[in-house]
Amino acid sequence: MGITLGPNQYGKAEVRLVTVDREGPVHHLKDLTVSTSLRGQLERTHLTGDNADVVATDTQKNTVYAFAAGGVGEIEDFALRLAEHFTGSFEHITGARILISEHAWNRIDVGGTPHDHAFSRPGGEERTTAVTLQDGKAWVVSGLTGLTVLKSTGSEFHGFPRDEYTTLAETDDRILATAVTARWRYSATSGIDWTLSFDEIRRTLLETFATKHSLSLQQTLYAMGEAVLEARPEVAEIRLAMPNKHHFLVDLSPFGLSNENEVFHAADRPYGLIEGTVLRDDEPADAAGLAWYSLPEF
Ligand SMILES: O=c1[nH]c(=O)c2[nH]c(=O)[nH]c2[nH]1
Repeated sequence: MGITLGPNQYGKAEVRLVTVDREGPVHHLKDLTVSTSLRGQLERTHLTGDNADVVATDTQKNTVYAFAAGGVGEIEDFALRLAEHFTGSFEHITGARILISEHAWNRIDVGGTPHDHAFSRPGGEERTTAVTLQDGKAWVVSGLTGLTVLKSTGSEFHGFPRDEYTTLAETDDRILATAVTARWRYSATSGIDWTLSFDEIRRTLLETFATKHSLSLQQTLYAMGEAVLEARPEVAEIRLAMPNKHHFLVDLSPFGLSNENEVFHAADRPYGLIEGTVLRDDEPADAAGLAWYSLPEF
């Protein structure tokens, strides 16, 4: 009975690539998930562990980032460039399959004008409410989840303490991205146009994220909550949970390329998780927390 190696391919799956075209004040984003698979004469590694024909998947990932340095263009062209590179550069690699999905971003509208460098991701968002009625008292806590936003400049993070475990570089220009979960407690349960209130709170959250120059996600969180309380008297309290969806600058210097805040690795996890409440100090607090008890996120 003979045993033989059948069809096979290998590569790096789901390379998360974000590029920012910052040539002018109006930034253009590309947000891609790229998977590479190479095919060819790969018997040696499978049968004996001799890797002389194996273009490391790490090299494939680096190639994706390096090729993005000059701009990605259309995903079809980018995929063709990569496929031609792998098959053209390595004798034993005779085929390549490149899969790319492009994730859409829309510009955030600020006062009816599309913002230069603040974006929101369409879809995935939910409007929520949690009504609690107990001992004759009622509370309405409404909110939203999955409001994914990104700004490609206007965000800094520095001045944090450094100890022997600190490696994070200080930055005065980074990508700031998050998926907002917001829950707000209304001060009344009647006489409120719920949809109008929701729409205005959502607009205020988006506009504040876009326009507030950020020194930390915590500062942005507070500014967003404060803006809602300033604009909407019917809201007594707002709680925000905002994951810091890290976008790490890719070091392209090993490939002789510079990276002027243009090519990023969009990390999945771990992520920072910033949570906070913004309150009115003259509003009777929901001291027992009955309105909030066992809500997701808080
Ligand atoms: O806005 C931020 N807040 C943090 O607390 C933090 N921590 C970190 O590593 N990066 C950031 N960014």
